[in-house]
Amino acid sequence: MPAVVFPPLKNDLILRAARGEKTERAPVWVMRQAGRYLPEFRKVRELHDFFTICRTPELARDVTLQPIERYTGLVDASIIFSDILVVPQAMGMEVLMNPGPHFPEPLDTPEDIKKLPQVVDVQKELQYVFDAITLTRQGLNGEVPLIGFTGAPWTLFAYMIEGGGSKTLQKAKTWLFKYPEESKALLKRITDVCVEYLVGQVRAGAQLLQIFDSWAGELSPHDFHEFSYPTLKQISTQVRQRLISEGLDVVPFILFAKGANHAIGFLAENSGYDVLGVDWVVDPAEARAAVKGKVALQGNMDPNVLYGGRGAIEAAVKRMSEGFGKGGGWIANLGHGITPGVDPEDLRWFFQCVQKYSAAA
Ligand SMILES: Cc1c2[nH]c(c1CCC(=O)O)Cc1[nH]c(c(CCC(=O)O)c1C)Cc1[nH]c(c(CCC(=O)O)c1C)Cc1[nH]c(c(C)c1CCC(=O)O)C2
Repeated sequence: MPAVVFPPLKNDLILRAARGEKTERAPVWVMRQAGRYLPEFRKVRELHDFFTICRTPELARDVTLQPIERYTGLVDASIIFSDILVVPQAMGMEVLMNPGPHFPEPLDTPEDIKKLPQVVDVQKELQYVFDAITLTRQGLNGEVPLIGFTGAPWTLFAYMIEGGGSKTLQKAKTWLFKYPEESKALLKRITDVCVEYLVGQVRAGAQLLQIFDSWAGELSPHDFHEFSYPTLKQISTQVRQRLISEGLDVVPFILFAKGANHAIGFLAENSGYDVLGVDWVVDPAEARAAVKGKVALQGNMDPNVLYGGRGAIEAAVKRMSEGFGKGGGWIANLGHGITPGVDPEDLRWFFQCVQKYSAAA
């Protein structure tokens, strides 16, 4: 299959920062930047169900482009509109969004794994995401790079067992501690699908890849190393090998292991990711010290500061910029996704403040 030719890229700030280079200012984007805080997104959502948007490449493209159009010149990356839960769907599970994620038939015991198909044809099941990526790359016209993503195996495993959000992850942890071998086997199956899925996204046109391990911080350091880290390492190793052997671009890999701040020094040294995303519970200067310049960092303002008004936003961005410093290798972002109640003009102010305070002296 010949590679698709895309319009030339006009803004490569995030690609340079992801490689650890010094940049004229920090590139900036926010997680969930196409989402319910945008009135133009809510309008599309009135007409279409959430997963219908994900599965209709033209709609996914239009929604991905909404924040790029609204914040032209202020935002430095786009992220494909989709969800981490398309992977469990591809593995044969039903997932609804009403309004949070809901699995009518979660995995109760290891016996239930038998209900899932043995082989997953990732190319076929997730073709709609690949098509959305290709269409979005065309639609972006080179304005900013496009990020592809997947959920991390541990986070997806937890959703597949809990059947939705959970405060304690009691069911998923019961699996880990009662059925460790079966848990590792299921984690491995999810990992294999993630590898195929990420390679397919680069083939389709993704220019960076982010792995969301949203529930990494629910595991003790020991259990993170036992159950999550090996899958994250397998992903970075195998995806890189596959990109090289297929002659595809070896794009930067971003790992957002939310809450696993105990591990960032280890991850910087060993994980094979170019960028580590950090949440707001870690101090920027301490994160910098922990990773010893081995990786770039992404983050980390508390998303709730966006409710504090312009003064609070400006002060937090100034502090964050001073903390990460002017050495380069920093991608400004929130420490987690933007939430539905934020005023889009306050997000504009966040972007403007990053541009001002992160500018190299
Ligand atoms: C855990 C997780 C999910 N999805 C995702 C994660 C990892 C990041 C994180 O920890 O937040 C990732 C995700 N979900 C969505 C994106 C799109 C790209 C982006 O703009 O960042 C991305 C990268 C769209 C979405 N995913 C969802 C929405 C809102 C649903 C709607 O439109 O009704 C959007 C825009 C729904 C969703 N999807 C999920 C939840 C828990 C929810 C409900 C809570 C919420 O609304 O924030 C699962």
